[in-house]
Amino acid sequence: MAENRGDQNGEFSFGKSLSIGRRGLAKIQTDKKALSSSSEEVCHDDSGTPVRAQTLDELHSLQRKRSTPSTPIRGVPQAGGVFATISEEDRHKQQLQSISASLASLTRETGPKLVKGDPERKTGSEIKTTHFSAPTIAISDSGLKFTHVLYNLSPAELYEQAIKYEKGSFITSSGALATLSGAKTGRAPRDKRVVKDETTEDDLWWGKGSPNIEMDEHTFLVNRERAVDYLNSLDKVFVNDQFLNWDPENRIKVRIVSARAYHSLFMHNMCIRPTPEELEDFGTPDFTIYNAGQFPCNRYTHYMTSSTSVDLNLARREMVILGTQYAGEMKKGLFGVMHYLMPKRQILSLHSGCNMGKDGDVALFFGLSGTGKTTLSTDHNRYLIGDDEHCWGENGVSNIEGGCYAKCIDLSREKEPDIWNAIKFGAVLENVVFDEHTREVDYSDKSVTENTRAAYPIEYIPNAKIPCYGPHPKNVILLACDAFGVLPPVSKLSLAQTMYHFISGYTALVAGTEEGVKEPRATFSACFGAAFIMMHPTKYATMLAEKMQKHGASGWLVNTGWSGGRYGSGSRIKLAYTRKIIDAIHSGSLLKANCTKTEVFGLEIPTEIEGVPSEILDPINTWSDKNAYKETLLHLSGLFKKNFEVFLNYKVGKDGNLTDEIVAAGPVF
Ligand SMILES: Nc1ncnc2c1ncn2[C@@H]1O[C@H](COP(=O)(O)OP(=O)(O)OP(=O)(O)O)[C@@H](O)[C@H]1O
Ligand SMILES: O=C([O-])CC(=O)C(=O)O
Ligand SMILES: [Ca+2]
Ligand SMILES: [Mn+2]
Repeated sequence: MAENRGDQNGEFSFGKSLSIGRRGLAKIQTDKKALSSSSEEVCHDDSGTPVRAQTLDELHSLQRKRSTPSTPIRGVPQAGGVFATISEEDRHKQQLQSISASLASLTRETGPKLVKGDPERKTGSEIKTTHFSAPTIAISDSGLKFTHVLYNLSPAELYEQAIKYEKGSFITSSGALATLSGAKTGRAPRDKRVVKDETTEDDLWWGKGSPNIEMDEHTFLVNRERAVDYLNSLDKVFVNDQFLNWDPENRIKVRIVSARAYHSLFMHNMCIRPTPEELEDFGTPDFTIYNAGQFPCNRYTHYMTSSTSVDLNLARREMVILGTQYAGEMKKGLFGVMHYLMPKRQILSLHSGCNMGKDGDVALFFGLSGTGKTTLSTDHNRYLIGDDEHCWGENGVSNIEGGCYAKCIDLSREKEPDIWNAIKFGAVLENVVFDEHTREVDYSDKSVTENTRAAYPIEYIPNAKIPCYGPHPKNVILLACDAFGVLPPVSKLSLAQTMYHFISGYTALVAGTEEGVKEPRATFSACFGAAFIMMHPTKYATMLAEKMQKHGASGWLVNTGWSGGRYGSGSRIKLAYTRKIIDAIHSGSLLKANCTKTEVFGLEIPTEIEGVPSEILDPINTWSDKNAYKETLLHLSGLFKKNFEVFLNYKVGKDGNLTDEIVAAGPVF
């Protein structure tokens, strides 16, 4: 505007009487007469058109303009719109009605009245109050109060909510929103409960080794009531209506009701974001999460062993979260749901990253947490389909999610530029430490937790493949971070070996931040995701074997962990080398490479890979103490063998024809 424009020297001037520049500060006139006479006679520098507003409120309301949808929304009467069926107001009503039904108590029918919009902004149309729950006698005060629904807010709006109302929310120097997830900085698998009823009793995997700890329907409803009451007691709740799965035929509609802008923005990033038109047609969700994470469960409730409870009810299509604010519970909770729904449709759900080369060659990256799914699927030379959760069906692979969830500990711009650059406005940064003044994040700081994370929409990665699906995979890469340092950096697997390692689901990390812990801890997690699978591992393994066979996919085992000795004496294999190995898998050159076979595990290891020192390819070369190597190798293979015992009696493959081969593909010693 006129008062503020730069002058020819690139300096700013504040009107004629107050200009700063080489002329120096002008005197401020206080003489009333002089002022009044000048206002009559002198033409001030106000050549710009005056502000249209009459009041400050009006001025502020001008600042925010209503965005128009990219295509006309059906139902909004257009000029001559024959298709206009319902008014916008009716549409809002229907939406509120649906959310009101979600938040209804199942035992009494007096919930709070639901209103749309921020309680702080009680202006104009937002005052409209419509109460939709069934008309019964109000028996509690909650029936007299209003709860505002903040429905599918944009990242900018969610930033404002977070910064205004949530302690520990800050904008970092790159524009990402830093948040704290509270006392829990990781998932709590021991607090997961699944309702056992007639259907799930037979369908799901129960008992030893299973992640599904049972609860009954009644206890679920007790926890549901607790969560819903908590949410209804608040002034406002966030509601996200979004999708899972980029395969249009198998898309699932999810609703997330939560109390924190952090949770809403996290899910905005992680689930698939509907267009305004899709949102208009959203209707009833297929699955609903009630996230009352700030509020604990009642430990005297049956089945509860702590004040945290994450409860899944497949029949009701609902999940309740109490006593943990870690947002990953929502992400992985929905993944569990997909692990139930998709195999029922003959679609395999996978805890894997996925990318595609320029020629359409697709690779899957399986692995437990922290083994490199996100890091290695985010590859500047390939299209990213997704970093963590996929479906493999009749037509190929599809990403379940709309965003990525990267580990940030020791993140560097040089080694992981695409992830680094994705941590910008809109991204959620969990539990990181930053400079109080500059707001630069220190990614090496583990003060809050070792599990620092960034959640960002997939389109923040420049070469994301959108829509996120692709053809059948050519390579299936199993990642293990072997802190024992005895698995080769890469080995080519037979189908039986692929199945053996897939069912085993091995990794060994070093216990995080505890001081003095030098011993790698082996983890076996069936299908590289035992915490999320709902049915017996052999169900998923059989499907994987069939699909790999049918589409001629090759299996690989890649150790992204230690080399040159176990944790303490060796070091983690350089990411640059792992990337070269992965390049050679993608290009097909590794398939043709000369190989030797290792002792005990019987793994085929290449003798040469471009860009990787040959001596590291066989781990025995990198250990100075060969006896220690053999000892460690035998120790690890013993752990594999022991872990596999529980699977010996299960049948894998058509008529169980693969079982013997798979068992034989394990370590021999
Ligand atoms: N050689 C290597 N290969 C892969 N990752 C490595 C390597 N060396 C170090 N890393 C680090 O290991 C971490 C791998 O984490 P990543 O986010 O990829 O895990 P993830 O498999 O996606 O796990 P989650 O399922 O928990 O998201 C990153 O922090 C990465 O920088
Ligand atoms: O779920 C989480 O918290 C992180 C993750 O991706 C995993 O553990 O596989
Ligand atoms: Ca990840
Ligand atoms: Mn994961």
